[in-house]
Amino acid sequence: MTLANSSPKGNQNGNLPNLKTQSEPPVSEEEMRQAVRTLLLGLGENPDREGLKDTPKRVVKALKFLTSGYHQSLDELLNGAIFHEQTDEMVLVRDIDIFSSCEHHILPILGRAHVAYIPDGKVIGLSKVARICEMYARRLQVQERLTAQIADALQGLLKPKGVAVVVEASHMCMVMRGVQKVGSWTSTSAVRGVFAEDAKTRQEFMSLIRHTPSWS
Ligand SMILES: Nc1nc2c(ncn2[C@@H]2O[C@H](COP(=O)(O)OP(=O)(O)OP(=O)(O)O)[C@@H](O)[C@H]2O)c(=O)[nH]1
Ligand SMILES: [Zn+2]
Repeated sequence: MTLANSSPKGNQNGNLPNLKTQSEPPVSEEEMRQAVRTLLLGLGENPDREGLKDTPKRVVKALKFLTSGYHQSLDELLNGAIFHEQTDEMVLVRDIDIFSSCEHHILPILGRAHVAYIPDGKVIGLSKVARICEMYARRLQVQERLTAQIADALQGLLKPKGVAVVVEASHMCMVMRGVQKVGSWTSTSAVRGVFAEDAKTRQEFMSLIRHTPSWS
């Protein structure tokens, strides 16, 4: 199953087509490097000095890595790791590192995700929960959408009794620039199924993840 959008231009939810299926990237690597060079010139720098001469290449490589989630599919990352298991106890994977990029400033969003689900006949390989988080984090994001995409992916893959996701993150666009609130962090949640319907189940999840993030 692939959740990548089939529209060639992507959509307003930050989905892009799976570019693997396209023969030619829309912009060449060289054009991307030239754009970084132009940025450096605009900043008053000399892009030909020793320390910067390879910077356009490095920046393009880094940005491609940080957005490599556009080129992944759930099918590929799952590698078949969904297993039939008769259990209906909560599964929680906590403290999954999140390194994402905010779509407004292309600056880092750094934090943690906590992901729980209550199975209904199927469980997923635990590492795949973290891989799903990574796939959506390595895109240009807003935290709310990242949180919902993780929840919806698990809901779609496992059809569990419920899914709950909390993301706690600090936005460098709010720390290093703009309003400059160094200690601020944002918590977002997405609950599906029994976590949305039953306050007790939701509370159990919340009490399991309650902690002071060490990075705050
Ligand atoms: N809801 C939401 N907002 C975000 C996220 N990441 C960044 N933003 C916000 O996006 C907004 C963009 O506002 P603008 O006024 O267009 O941009 P700006 O002038 O750079 O804003 P300031 O950051 O206030 O200086 C800011 O308030 C950011 O804090 C996110 O993940 N979710
Ligand atoms: Zn931002």
